[in-house]
Amino acid sequence: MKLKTRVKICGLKEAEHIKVAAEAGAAYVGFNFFAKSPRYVDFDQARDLALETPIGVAKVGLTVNVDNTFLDDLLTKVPLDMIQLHGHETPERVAEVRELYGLPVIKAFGIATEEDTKLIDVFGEVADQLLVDAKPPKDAKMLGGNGLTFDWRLVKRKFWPKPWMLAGGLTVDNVAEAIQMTGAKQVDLSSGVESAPGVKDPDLIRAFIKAAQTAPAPKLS
Ligand SMILES: O=C(O)c1ccccc1N[C@@H]1O[C@H](COP(=O)(O)O)[C@@H](O)[C@H]1O
Repeated sequence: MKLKTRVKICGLKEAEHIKVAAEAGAAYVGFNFFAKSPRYVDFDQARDLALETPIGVAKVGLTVNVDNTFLDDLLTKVPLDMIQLHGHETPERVAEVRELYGLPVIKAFGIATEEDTKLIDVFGEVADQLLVDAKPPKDAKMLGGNGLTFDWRLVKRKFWPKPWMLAGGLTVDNVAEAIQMTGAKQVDLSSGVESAPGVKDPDLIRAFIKAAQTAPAPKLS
């Protein structure tokens, strides 16, 4: 039996959209704590959203290059299940965050070339999960959430030391092809289920989760 693809809907700001995502079968919801993002939520908003999240859906906090003071405050105020590090955090920093806070860490990194895929092994030693995203352009204001895809052939047939998620420009129209090409069992997105930056669309959330969960089995030859 083919297991359903696990979907993470990131950058949620409305309780209603969490309900939609959970009912449609999302495995994870993400709250974005990067202040320059249109998906940013403060700790009070995130706490309310976390308390509205059904049991069984993992609550992920997305952070970018934050220090321990920030994480101390965040994790005191918001009941999260996992931390997503989506900046230039080193392997040592990933290990430190795991150790200090006792929560599973998803380490995100951008991929544009074969060379970049070496990070799979580097972070695979220290993170609980890996998240592969498109490498942002040099002038990008954000290290993710840019709606950009990358060459999925780069992650086809890789050995994955830890569970991983495919991200970067996924939409209802391309997610089945992405899964077929890469064999991803988990997918993550933010902008692909929005009607405008930071504005989630419930119909797109439902349609994306359905498309991911009904994607044909991977063709990895
Ligand atoms: O979504 C954001 O605003 C964001 C900001 C800073 C770092 C990461 C961000 N989002 C993450 O980026 C990937 C891909 O997003 P998209 O689907 O291409 O929009 C995803 O992991 C988001 O969680």
